[in-house]
Amino acid sequence: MRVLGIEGTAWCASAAVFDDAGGDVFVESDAYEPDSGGIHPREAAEHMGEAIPQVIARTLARAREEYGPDPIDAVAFSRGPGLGPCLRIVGTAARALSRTLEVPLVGVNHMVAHLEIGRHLSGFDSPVCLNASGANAHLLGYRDGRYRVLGETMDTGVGNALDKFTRHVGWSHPGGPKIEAHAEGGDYVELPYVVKGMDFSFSGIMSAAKAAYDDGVPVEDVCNSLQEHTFAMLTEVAERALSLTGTDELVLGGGVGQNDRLRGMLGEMCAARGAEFYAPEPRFLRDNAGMIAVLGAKMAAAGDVVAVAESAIDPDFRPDEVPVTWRDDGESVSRSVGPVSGSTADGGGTGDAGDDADLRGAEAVVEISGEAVTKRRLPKGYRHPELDASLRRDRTVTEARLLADARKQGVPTPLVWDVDVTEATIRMQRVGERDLAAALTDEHVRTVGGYLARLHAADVVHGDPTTRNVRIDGDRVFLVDFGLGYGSGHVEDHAMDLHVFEQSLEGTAAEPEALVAAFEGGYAAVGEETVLERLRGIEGRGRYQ
Ligand SMILES: C[C@@H](O)[C@H](NC(=O)OP(=O)(O)OC[C@H]1O[C@@H](n2cnc3c(N)ncnc32)[C@H](O)[C@@H]1O)C(=O)O
Ligand SMILES: [Fe+2]
Repeated sequence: MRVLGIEGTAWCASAAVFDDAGGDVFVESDAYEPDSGGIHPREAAEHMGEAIPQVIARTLARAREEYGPDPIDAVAFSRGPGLGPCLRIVGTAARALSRTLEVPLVGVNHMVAHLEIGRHLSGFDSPVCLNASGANAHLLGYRDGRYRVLGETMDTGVGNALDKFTRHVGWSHPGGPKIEAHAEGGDYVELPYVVKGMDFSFSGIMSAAKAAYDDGVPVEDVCNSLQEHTFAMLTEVAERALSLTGTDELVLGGGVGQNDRLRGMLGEMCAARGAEFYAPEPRFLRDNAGMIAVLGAKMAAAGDVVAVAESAIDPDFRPDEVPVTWRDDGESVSRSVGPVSGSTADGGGTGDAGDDADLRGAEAVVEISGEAVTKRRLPKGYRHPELDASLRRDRTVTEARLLADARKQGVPTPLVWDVDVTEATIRMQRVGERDLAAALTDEHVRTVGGYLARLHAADVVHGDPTTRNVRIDGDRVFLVDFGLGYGSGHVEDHAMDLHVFEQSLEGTAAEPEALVAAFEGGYAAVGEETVLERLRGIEGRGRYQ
């Protein structure tokens, strides 16, 4: 089958033909380049209106040359996400073309296309995908008929964040390549680093970068440090996703994936854990219609076509809304992970009851020996040495402090016996006989609810309250693994703790309803009603449905 794909979500007007028999794909693109500043939606749409008919005409002409007078079996187009005015032009062109050629129409999600092109070219079965593009940044993993968002940016996409800095400096769009060029030879300066579970945020780092530049820090240093921080964040969450899903394949997608430093970090992280890493060549990373044609062909082969009357564009189209018709369920990544952030970032916490053991997670190695547990945060070769040292040091100190703070609030935690800050090591008491996952009762989860409420009342967020990070000893309940914890009095952060716990109940118990009710009852008895209300709001947001 041969599919003509059309892309035009924002800056790139592009058409391509993919022949699934031979595997050939050729692409014609015409980029919008603003004279100054960022993307202006009206100008981008004007460019799209002029360029789309031309790239389609060139592509069709070439297809006729190569394959004869009737070369196309289906037309696929980017339905979203993207800029509404651009998407409408592409949608109209695609509908007209499918009518003229009398072939079916396929509506493609642009983010899923960024992912599938890497899976297609790598030949990997069921990779985790890091999408690092302009307006988005997420980690996706296939499970039970959908791409699940395992983690994502809490504010802007990674490329847009970089572009905001370059706009501030007066450089034109796209900013990413200019940052990469200037980063060379720059020195490291400290900037904010924000990772919560498998979610991350770029807003603080961007404000800090602008302020540093305004204060006279050389622009090379700011560019270098922007790369070191944002890409280390993406690499850390990618590693966590690999660890949690048990997957040993990672693919990269999106325009920022063209950056050598990001690719280098991801490659080094994967090599260190024995995972395979694949990044498509740059022309398939940045926006291009080749990826739309390739996914369009898989969808068309599965009969996943759309009637013209139902082919409306969707500027907010999320990847987890797409029913994945072209894969079978047997390819699912681990079921133990829900569409949540968090969940045992350390890869097993203090582990199951039983024999002495070593557990190696994404971040730390945990050694159990008799009554003692030693947890050591490992150096990460992909990170800048200064960033690496400060993260390991700060997290070790935070974890030891929060364990003690929690106990002061009446929440049982392991006693900390020894903290070695330079070695990023904590020696602590071994608690509990088993994980909560192995002892799920209404009473235990009610207790957890009460404990989280006590923590929140003291402005402590656990950050990763899963059934594996709660230990049980008879009637006694202990919270462990505060490595992702932090201080916050924000309702949203408190509600997120509850959400992570409930998702983990749903991932662990066959019939979680009574447990969820008991947990919320325990929380309500001690904590704030507003947090439970916010929890309902979080559940209503796209990614959790
Ligand atoms: C919705 C859709 O329109 C959007 N696509 C998009 O933003 O174009 P994409 O080609 O995936 O990514 C463009 C981004 O990629 C950045 N970029 C390009 N080359 C780069 C480089 N060498 N280093 C860092 N960033 C780079 C640009 O600065 C820009 O922010 C998306 O996928 O989010
Ligand atoms: Fe994109």
